[in-house]
Formats: sequence, C-alpha cells, structure tokens
Amino acid sequence: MDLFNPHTDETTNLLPKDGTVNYYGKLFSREKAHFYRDILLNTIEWKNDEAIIFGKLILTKRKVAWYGDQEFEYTYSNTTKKALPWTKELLELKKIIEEKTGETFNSCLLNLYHSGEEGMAWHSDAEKDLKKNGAIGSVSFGAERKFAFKHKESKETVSLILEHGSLLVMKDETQTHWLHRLPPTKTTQKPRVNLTFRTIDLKIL
Ligand SMILES: O=C(O)CCC(=O)C(=O)O
Ligand SMILES: [Fe+2]
Repeated sequence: MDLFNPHTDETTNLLPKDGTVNYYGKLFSREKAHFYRDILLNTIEWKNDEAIIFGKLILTKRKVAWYGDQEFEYTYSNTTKKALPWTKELLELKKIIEEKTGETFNSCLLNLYHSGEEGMAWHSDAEKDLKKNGAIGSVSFGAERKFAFKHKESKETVSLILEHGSLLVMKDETQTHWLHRLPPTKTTQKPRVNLTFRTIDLKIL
C-alpha cells in the first residue's frame, strides 16, 4: 500500500495494526529547513558507522553521529558509541519536536546519506538500551526519500515520502511488530540528513 492520501494528517495512524506511526509533514519553511540542513552538515561530528558483522569490522558509506543529555554509551550493530553533548541547533530541534509531540527525548542518532545510493536496510529500533515502546521522533532535511514499513509476520507494507523539514513519529508497539527501511534510489544525488530523537532508558544503564 502506498500512502499518498491527501486526507491524512498527524493524527492519522499510518499503520493498520500493531503500532503507531504519525506523519506531521513539513514543520519548517523552506528557508528554515535549508538553514538546518546546512548547519547540521557543517557542525555535526559525522563519522562512518562501524558495525561488526560475522566478526569483521565494517565501515558504512552513510555517516552517523550520536548526541545526548550525558555521555551515554549506546550499543548497536555490536559496537559501542558514546554520546556527544548537544549542539545549539540540536537542542532547539529537540525542544520543537518535544512540543509538537508531547514526548520527551534524551538522545539523538543522526544519519547522513550523501546521495540516493545510500540507504538503510530493513531493521527495527528495539535495542535493549532504548525505552521499551518509547516514541522515536524522526526529522528529515535535504533530499526527499521514500521510507517503508514491513510487518514482521504478515509482511504487509506501508510507505511514504519523507519531505525536507518533516517529522515522522513511531511509537507504541511499532518496533516490536514492524521493520522499517530507507530504500536506496537512483532518483536523487543530493544529501539527506535524518535525526532520530530517542529515549535511552537510564534505569538499565
Ligand atoms: O533515515 C531515516 O529516515 C531512518 C533512520 C533509521 O531508521 C535509524 O536511524 O534507525
Ligand atoms: Fe530505524
């Protein structure tokens, strides 16, 4: 199913069952979105992501960065990362997303896709350090890209386009029952910056 339904808004659950995904559309004017895209490209400490797969250290083309309230250590893909302190713009964005969604976040994982050739494979964000069923606020700047969900059992899919300056929220049981991915595409050579605001569960650290 493709969701290009003009009647959906941020109160519409895009998933038919087993989780909640809300698309808020563009939160920023074109100018403001350009401003955040450029400042994030230039001020974030981007690094190629490291993963250990079958015992081998792999470096991704995509770049990542992790920021948070304190120096949390966060483990995924068998590697441990330490959060950097918030930058001015990340704190501004965190506040805007918290006010929009009524949720709170204590960390943010950022992804930089240099062009449409780079994407992210099917996965769910249910690492043990993340608050269970906590909301994830995903903000996109730069190239518009398709984003897709696939139910783990029924294999149903739902997809949408993430626009420049937009917000998507995944919450409730979404990570337990659905995978998501950012498919690679030949339709753009332009970069995209994605921010996923998350809550690390401090009780288990
Ligand atoms: O780039 C995106 O929109 C999604 C990134 C993502 O799924 C993740 O960082 O876990
Ligand atoms: Fe994800």
